Amino acid sequence: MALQPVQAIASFGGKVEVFDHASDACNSTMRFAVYSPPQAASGPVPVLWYLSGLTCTWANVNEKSGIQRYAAEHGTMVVFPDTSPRGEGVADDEGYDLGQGAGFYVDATQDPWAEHFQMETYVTKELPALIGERFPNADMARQGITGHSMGGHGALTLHLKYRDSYVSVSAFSPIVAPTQVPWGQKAFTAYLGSDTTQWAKHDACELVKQATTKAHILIDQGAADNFLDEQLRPQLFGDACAEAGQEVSIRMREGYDHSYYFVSSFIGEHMAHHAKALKA
Ligand SMILES: N[C@@H](CCC(=O)N[C@@H](CSC=O)C(=O)NCC(=O)O)C(=O)O
Repeated sequence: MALQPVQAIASFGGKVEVFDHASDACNSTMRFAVYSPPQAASGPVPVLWYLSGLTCTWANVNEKSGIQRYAAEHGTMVVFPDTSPRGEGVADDEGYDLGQGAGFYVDATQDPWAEHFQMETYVTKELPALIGERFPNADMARQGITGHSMGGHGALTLHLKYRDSYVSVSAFSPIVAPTQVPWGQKAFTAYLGSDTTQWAKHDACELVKQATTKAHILIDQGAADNFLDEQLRPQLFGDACAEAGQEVSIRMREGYDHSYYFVSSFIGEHMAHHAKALKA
């Protein structure tokens, strides 16, 4: 299906392009953005997926994090999917943590969500195929994945489930144990139903115990994050990695909160982490 250009914005010698398209997976129109670094004009470049958090679109990280500067420096293309399907006719909830803007990167099996909320298939299959077609210099053999909060959960779980697709992984303040915290329990009950054996397939702590990854997992977490104790609980992932023998760095950052002031402070280090792993 053809991509409809929405916007193109010059940035650090490259450009951010925003597209709409009819998604087969989500059975709706989806919007995403791609940052092409200047190097993409003359040859293949690696591709980093940035998965955003609750309430976000492609725009939050593009406008607030300064990611383009580092993507241009390292010659990394970055893809920014939306966090859910949207629009009239797409199910929603009055809470900010379920429905539109809160897809949790899973394929819903329950009504009324299953008709459109197929974010795992969208992000791991449909959108990569479109990127490979539309951007000939996107080197799809060199992909990494990162994200913030709900998007950090997406990055960790999709890497652990599709480790052949994503060579490198990192996360900012991720939800590491959605089966054990209110955000995840609410979303998984709605999208996946009450059978918690289905939930475990989308929980980074459970997945890493089933199989480790060769990638070095990098996590940054603000120590002054108001969601830290109730929703994020990074030590659960530290413990799961220790039990599994998985290499991980969980860096607690004193004084930092959950916002994009935090993400923008460390985005350069995450871009360097991915560039090192993804270099040709
Ligand atoms: N509105 C909510 C909080 C929503 C929020 O903090 N969203 C974060 C991601 S949280 C986990 O996925 C975010 O990235 N917001 C966008 C931004 O630009 O900051 C509340 O009232 O608590």
